[in-house]
Amino acid sequence: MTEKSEAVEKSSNNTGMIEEWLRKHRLVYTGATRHPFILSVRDGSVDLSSFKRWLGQDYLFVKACVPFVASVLLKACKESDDSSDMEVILGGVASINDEIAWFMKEASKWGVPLTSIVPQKANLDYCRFLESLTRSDVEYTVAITAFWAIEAVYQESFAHCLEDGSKTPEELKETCQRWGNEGFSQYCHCLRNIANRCLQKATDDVLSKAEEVVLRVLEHEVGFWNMSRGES
Ligand SMILES: Cc1ncc(CN)c(N)n1
Repeated sequence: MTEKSEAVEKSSNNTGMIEEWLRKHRLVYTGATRHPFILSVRDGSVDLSSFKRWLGQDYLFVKACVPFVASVLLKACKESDDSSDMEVILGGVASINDEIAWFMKEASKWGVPLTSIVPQKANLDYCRFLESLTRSDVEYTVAITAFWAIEAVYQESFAHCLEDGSKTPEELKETCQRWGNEGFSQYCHCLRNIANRCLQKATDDVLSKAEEVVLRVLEHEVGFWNMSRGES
């Protein structure tokens, strides 16, 4: 049995490759979505200088996401066999646009001067990785899977800070709502469905590239949280 048919067989019963990989790489995924930075927001012990560092760096990151998301949209136009993908990805463009506006508003609230922020290494590394995914030889399946992983880490992380029992400080709840709300969760679900559909039809070669890309995204997300805590 090939790697692909084995995976497709395992992922019957309404689950896809993404669920299969989440099981296989559970520890790595948990490392990204339950990072000490997020746990410190959730238990209220977060250091505000870390939070402000994260805010400024993420503003730069989100701006760097724009060409990446545009490239996913372009690949969908050229390669997708389902026209509804476009709507979901356009929703992603709108979401990135809202994020940029939100970061500007939030930075002024917290006194973070956005014009003088210097991107740190982990941020530059992540942005460089995103840029590599914009190349035309990167398949739509690989790019949309990466896009799902990037958005899902924030959704799962911040939703955790809003669950029952969390002690997230009142002034940080709006931040958690940005990515932890039901609408963002639905949007991530749509991205996951698109990725699963594409992965189901992918060759073994594309499947292994997409799996590798998910792992790289998770690593970069951990690096980003570490940087926010001043650990890099
Ligand atoms: C590092 C990072 N990853 C994901 C997201 C959610 N768009 C974000 N704003 N920043």
